[in-house]
Amino acid sequence: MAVVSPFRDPAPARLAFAVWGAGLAAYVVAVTGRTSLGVAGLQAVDRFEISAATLSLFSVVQLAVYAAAQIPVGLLLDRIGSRRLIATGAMVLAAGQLMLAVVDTLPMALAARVLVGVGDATAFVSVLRLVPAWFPSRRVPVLTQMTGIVGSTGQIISAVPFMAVLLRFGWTPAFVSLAALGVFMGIVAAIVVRDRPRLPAPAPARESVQPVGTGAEVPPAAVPARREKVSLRAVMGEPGTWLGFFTHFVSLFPTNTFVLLWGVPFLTAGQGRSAQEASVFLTVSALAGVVMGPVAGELQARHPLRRSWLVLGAAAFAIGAWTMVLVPTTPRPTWQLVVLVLALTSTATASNVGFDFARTFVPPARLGTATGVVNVGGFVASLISIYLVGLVLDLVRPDGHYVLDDFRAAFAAQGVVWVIGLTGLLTARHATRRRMAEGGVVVPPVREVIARMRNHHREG
Ligand SMILES: N[C@@H](Cc1c[nH]cn1)C(=O)NCC(=O)O
Repeated sequence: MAVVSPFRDPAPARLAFAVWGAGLAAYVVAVTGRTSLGVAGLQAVDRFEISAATLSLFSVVQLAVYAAAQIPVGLLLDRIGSRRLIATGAMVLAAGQLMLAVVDTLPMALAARVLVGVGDATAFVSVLRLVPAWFPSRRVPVLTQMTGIVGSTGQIISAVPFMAVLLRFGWTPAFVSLAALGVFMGIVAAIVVRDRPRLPAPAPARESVQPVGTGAEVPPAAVPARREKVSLRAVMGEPGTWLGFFTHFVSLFPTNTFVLLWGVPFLTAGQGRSAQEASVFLTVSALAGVVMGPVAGELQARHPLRRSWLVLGAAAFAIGAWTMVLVPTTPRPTWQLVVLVLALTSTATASNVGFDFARTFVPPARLGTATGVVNVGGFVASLISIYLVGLVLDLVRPDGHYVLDDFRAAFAAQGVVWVIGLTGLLTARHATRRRMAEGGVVVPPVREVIARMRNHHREG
């Protein structure tokens, strides 16, 4: 039997990056589609003769469709693999954009947006599935972080070139271009993406998972060659799935609530900043992600038994930053708002740790489904949080002319989501550690680790 060194990467790196890159490009186009209506808001209000409040219905429908599609998409991913799902999803997304390009009634536009949401829902989880299949596990945390960060650049495509086409040529050509981009990326994905390397790799035992603890290089062998029907019950019965779910839940909503809907109104109407200044704050946040993502990925790879610290640390940072900004009754200085957006970037970064939990606690045959379940967490929490902030704003200022005090009350409502998320996270962490202990992996208490480090320092 051929022996494959655990320190050798059997998949040619160039091919691995080409496969990941093609999938990633499709995800970037999905994020462009997701954010395109946000930048075309004013034109949408004119075209469909709707109010700004009805416009926000598009965001809610889209988030809800995305979240609802995650589990079916995850099950499908385990059945048909990343290549077919990315290609099909890109075509569905393109069909939605084409429909949006030509319709002029609200119900048809919402139906088009449902298609965009379904297509979008396939991209991220499918690309994430390629990472452990093509790369050694030591590299997976950083590449998972990079997938999220590079995908976010789709927002820049909708804010700059898409916006330029919209302003120069109008609604239909702008959305037809997005549809064409979707078709193109679907074809590229079908040609370039492969679900797993063809090179020989030791077949993993059916129940084996990517290793936790050593950080050692292992050959990419995480996609079983034979696909079986995956039981959702088996995925849900794994405490590691819930650890991932609540990690994503508690970490993604602070960023989404701010970036997708309420951040710009808060910075302009609440903090008295101009729209240009608000977009600078959002750009600072996007750029900070480029630094935080790889650093977090490296820490995850080096200290796999301490990944929940990253999540709890980011949550503490965000809660602290919001407290600093919301307790005073006056607009905050620039440095405090910068600290706030950096804290929100740190939670978006921490949300990807949820996928790493799924990878290391759920067997490869069920990883697509588990990734879908984890992804539901962040989007359900985002829906709850976006709704709660809007609800409080409506209660305290029904006329819609919001001032700082209204935002102080509204953003404080996020506390409810934090309590639910942190309780779920700590409960799931406890259950996961118990399961690990049954398998012989004991996570030493922090006290013990500090004492050991002190002794080591003294002896050294
Ligand atoms: N965790 C995010 C991706 C992200 C954003 N910033 C850093 N990473 C996520 O789960 N995204 C899902 C999606 O479909 O975009």
